[in-house]
Amino acid sequence: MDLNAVNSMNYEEFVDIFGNVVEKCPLITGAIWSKCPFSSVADLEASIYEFIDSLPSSGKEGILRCHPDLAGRELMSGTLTPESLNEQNQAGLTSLSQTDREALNVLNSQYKTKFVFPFVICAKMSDKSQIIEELKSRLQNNRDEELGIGIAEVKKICHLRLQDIFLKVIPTKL
Ligand SMILES: NC(=O)NC1=NC(=O)NC1=O
Repeated sequence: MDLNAVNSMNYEEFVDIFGNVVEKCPLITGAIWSKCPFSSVADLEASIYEFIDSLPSSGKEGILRCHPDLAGRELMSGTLTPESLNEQNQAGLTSLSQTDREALNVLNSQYKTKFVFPFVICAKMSDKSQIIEELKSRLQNNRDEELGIGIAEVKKICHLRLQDIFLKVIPTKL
């Protein structure tokens, strides 16, 4: 994927390709298409971050609420998006022991009860033991802190998903 190709996309093509760089939030992608042409991948990424940062707290909470739990019901029911499945798999969350999965579920429930949005972390930059430790310590934070941290993690996930798209080798027809 190169930038010239991106800058010549209509909004349908753009949303098709980039619609899930923020989990289940294609609205963001549809909105920032209007900023085309992008001078670089970093410029595209900055447009996404600007849009997210411009949202009121309710909008940011909404973004977090679109994220599946780690090792949660979507993983168990096979309904994770391909990107989330890849990320959760890389963090070792698809092969948890029953004990670890239950511990994570209890912590996730405690977190959601306290903050009324899910615990979000960039799973690819973590592993299952770090995630459990992070979840335990972030549970002690207040809501504003966690909203900020959660959105920062969403941006890390977005960054890695953009990298995957731009670095994806399109097999050339031999
Ligand atoms: N609740 C979450 O943090 N979910 C996720 N983090 C990722 O990196 N991928 C997810 O699905």
